[in-house]
Amino acid sequence: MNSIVKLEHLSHRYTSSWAIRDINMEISQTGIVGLLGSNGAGKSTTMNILCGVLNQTEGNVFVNGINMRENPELAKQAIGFLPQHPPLYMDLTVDEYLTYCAGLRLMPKEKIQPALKEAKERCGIAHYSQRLIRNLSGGYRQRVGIAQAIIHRPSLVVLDEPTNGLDPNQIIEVRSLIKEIATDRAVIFSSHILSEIQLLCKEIKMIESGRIVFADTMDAFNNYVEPHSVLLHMENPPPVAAFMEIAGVTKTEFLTERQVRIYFSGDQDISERLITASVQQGWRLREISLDKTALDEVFKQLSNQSSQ
Ligand SMILES: Nc1ncnc2c1ncn2[C@@H]1O[C@H](COP(=O)(O)OP(=O)(O)OP(=O)(O)O)[C@@H](O)[C@H]1O
Repeated sequence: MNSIVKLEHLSHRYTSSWAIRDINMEISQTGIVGLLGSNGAGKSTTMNILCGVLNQTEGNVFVNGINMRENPELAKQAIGFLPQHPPLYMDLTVDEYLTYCAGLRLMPKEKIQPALKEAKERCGIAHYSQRLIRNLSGGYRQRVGIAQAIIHRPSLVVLDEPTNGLDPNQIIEVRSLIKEIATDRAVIFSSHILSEIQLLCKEIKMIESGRIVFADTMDAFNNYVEPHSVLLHMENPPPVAAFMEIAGVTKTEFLTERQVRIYFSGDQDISERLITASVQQGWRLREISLDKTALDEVFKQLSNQSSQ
């Protein structure tokens, strides 16, 4: 399958220190790919290089097989970009601004009007065509930002933290717009919020300290962070052997006399089986809770793995 975008050994150094090191990535399908990383991890640097607004120190970017450095004009025609700080002109109307952006994308004059109409309709801003951008709410400004990113019908759209600074309702609206525009193109979406990436993306690339520390499907990531242990507090705990007889239990660890951590593999019905056993065998269970791996812990584990 031909790749829509391919990053090869991408590294970038601002003055003395490296912001990203040896980033490799390939996207060949439509849908949303999440770029997850904490503040300063290297998301914006990667996206800016990918979109040709920053020149990498090392490595290559290919968009639809075109090398961004060798042929930036052609490569950029296939990319739409909404940077972290959307480049909106407050004193233009929505129509004026989007027409200007279409011109910047070197669209032929006769194609601009139909493209403008389509982008506005998809982004739900047609009724604000004549409104000055400064008079739009944050959510609508973001929609205009997304409209400028899709106006030239690119096969890849890159959105750098597009929900940052929006209120909860606006976040929901912008997320559903992003889902909609990803139905017929590839979208790279960055965020430092795991739940947002989990909600939207089918694939996840996790970046930490400038390096990709995890790259797989969302399902694989969820398996990784899903709880694999459960904490029990009992008045009358049985010996270890009794826990080990329960299907799925792989290890039992007494934390105190009455508190036990049970490790399990496979399905999530373990709680139900433990409760049933407790009732049948009189353990006098007081509390049961899934022992979720904290995201910080996951970041740490993954970062350590990648540096080994
Ligand atoms: N223009 C610059 N000059 C020097 N260092 C920079 C510059 N831009 C970014 N950096 C540094 O490069 C590293 C990566 O920054 P980058 O903005 O790519 O991260 P990020 O994941 O997008 O973070 P955020 O979500 O905070 O924007 C950080 O350590 C940052 O301080």
